[in-house]
Amino acid sequence: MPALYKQFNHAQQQLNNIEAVDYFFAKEIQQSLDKHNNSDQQFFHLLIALSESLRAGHSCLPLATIASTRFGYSCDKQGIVTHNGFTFAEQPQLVSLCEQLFIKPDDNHAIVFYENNVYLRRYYHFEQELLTFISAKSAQAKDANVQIFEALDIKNCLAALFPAQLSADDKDEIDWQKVAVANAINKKFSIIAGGPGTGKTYTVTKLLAALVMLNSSSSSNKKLNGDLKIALVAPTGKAAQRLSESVTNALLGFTGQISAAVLSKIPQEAQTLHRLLGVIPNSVNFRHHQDNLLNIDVLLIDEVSMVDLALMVRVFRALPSRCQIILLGDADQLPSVAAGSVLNDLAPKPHRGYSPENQQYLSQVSECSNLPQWQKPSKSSALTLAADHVVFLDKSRRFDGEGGIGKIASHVINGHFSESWQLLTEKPVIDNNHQNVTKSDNTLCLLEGKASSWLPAFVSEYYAPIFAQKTVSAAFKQLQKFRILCATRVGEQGVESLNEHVQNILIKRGDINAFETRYCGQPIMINVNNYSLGLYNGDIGLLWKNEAGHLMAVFEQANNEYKWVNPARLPQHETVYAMTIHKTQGSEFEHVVMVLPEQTDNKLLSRELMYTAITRAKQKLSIATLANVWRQGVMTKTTRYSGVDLYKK
Ligand SMILES: Nc1ncnc2c1ncn2[C@@H]1O[C@H](COP(=O)(O)OP(=O)(O)OP(=O)(O)O)[C@@H](O)[C@H]1O
Repeated sequence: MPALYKQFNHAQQQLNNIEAVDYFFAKEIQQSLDKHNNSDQQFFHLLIALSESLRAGHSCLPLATIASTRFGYSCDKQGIVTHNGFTFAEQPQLVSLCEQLFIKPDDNHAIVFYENNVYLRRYYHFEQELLTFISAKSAQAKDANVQIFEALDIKNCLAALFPAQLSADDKDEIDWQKVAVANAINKKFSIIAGGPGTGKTYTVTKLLAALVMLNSSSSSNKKLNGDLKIALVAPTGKAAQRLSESVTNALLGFTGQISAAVLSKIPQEAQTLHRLLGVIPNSVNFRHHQDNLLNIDVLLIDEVSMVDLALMVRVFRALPSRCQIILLGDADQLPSVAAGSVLNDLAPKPHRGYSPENQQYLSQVSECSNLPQWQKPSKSSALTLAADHVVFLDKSRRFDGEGGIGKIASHVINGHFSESWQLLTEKPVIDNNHQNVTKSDNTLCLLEGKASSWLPAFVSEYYAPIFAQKTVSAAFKQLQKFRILCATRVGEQGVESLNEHVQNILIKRGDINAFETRYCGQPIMINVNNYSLGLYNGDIGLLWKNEAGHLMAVFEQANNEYKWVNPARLPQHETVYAMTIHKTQGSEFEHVVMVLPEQTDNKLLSRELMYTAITRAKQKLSIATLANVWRQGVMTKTTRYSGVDLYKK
């Protein structure tokens, strides 16, 4: 141990913002590797940096990101140094130190050094399992014995599901939804990625219809015995509920176009990943794993950006080899809360094109020509062929191309500060009659000034009517119309302060009583998983009176059913007029108010955070922010380090 850091407070004096957990992690690991005589200061600081990066959601620490950097250095506003920090050696020195001290992948130590990345062993293994799985699936796609259906059957099926475009304008455009179905249909593993409203659910419902049709078509010699067992899942209860609704809507839309017999075989009810795998109370393990496989033929996982590395590997372990896996998601959204960035890793942008074999297959069955071809076919390997498994959808069907929400989302995620700020601050224009003041786009609005100047109007329009509803279903409908989304929990612009503010306005209006901590119509959010009650972190409910007049906590379930729970039994929860953007993934509201902090040095602020909040809004988006904070957010890109680099291998 360096004399400097005999105790945590010594480290605090030297390193800005060091957390106790990082210091003790480094100390523990260093002691466990003591036989290597690791009193090296570079080594100790590397362990602190590794712990910090795991907490930030990276699955590893690439040496390139810390070599020659000054770690934990800071100075105050006058430029006086407050923390000297620690300077890491140059990369070649760090590499040779790690090679000497750190442990090869097949040793049994807590830390692994592999391909210039430092890992905690469990994440190294998760990554390797993920890569092995993808390699095996990519190899399967090339194996004629594993290929699922005959090309001619697929072509006929696609022709039935995607009737020819009549419009001359569209003739030369690639129908990526059709390509996505064509691509996924003959593979055991595929990804359909795209922003909100690009038709992922619409497309995947056609894909499921195609699978059902092909599986029951008499000419297919690769069909399964009996009906396909299809499972629809999402990472959270809310996302599962939305997936169920979207699939149900898509099926309704296909009535008349696709036979009722086929549509009836597509399930409409989605479940959470945890429920699919079978939670064991008080255990990190699931009932389904490599020795107790799931009995399913097709697994569709929606909102994959929210799934962390460990959970994704656990899902893959529990799948029988016959199972076809389809992942849906938007890689531009915030990555998972726990470590990993699976969707971003497996579907990196831009797409590098398809292998010649896949391109030929896709052109043949989808009749779409000019599909992009893999640029370096000579270097192709099982992993580089992973690009064959990915299709990006980028045409939004929900926001028309000219709409403000779609435009600002695109500017923000692409780091365009001026364009996005201009859209947001666009001044109203006087129309031709010089009478009406209009804005060319009224879906976007900048909220200026303190919350006290704009919040009361929103509370009157959206939250107060909850208390006037006659039924719990009407109250849920009202609640779903609007939400305040904050970047932070604390501070004036945080969730806690805004929730209090809304309640004070409701008290002032006479909608609720100042002395009641629980009241009918109160929206609540669960903050922990409670498996016995079937309530999960992020689930949103309402307090409402049952027929006997008792106040209960009510949660929406599938098929318009409700779960009624005695409030005394509720796990940890909070009032939810305002919620963090992180917790809102997988949900949508007609009108969203996004509230950003007033300080630019907030570590949470990033374009992915803002994009996630923006894309929760279906019809209207109001934003409370300052220009310098907006600029800081748009210019900050979230990067998750991982060792999965499909195009490098
Ligand atoms: N090719 C199409 N033709 C007509 N309507 C379409 C088409 N594709 C999608 N839509 C419609 O666009 C809307 C959005 O589609 P969908 O819900 O599938 O998008 P999504 O990408 O799953 O959205 P989200 O990410 O928000 O879940 C739906 O109303 C859907 O019916």
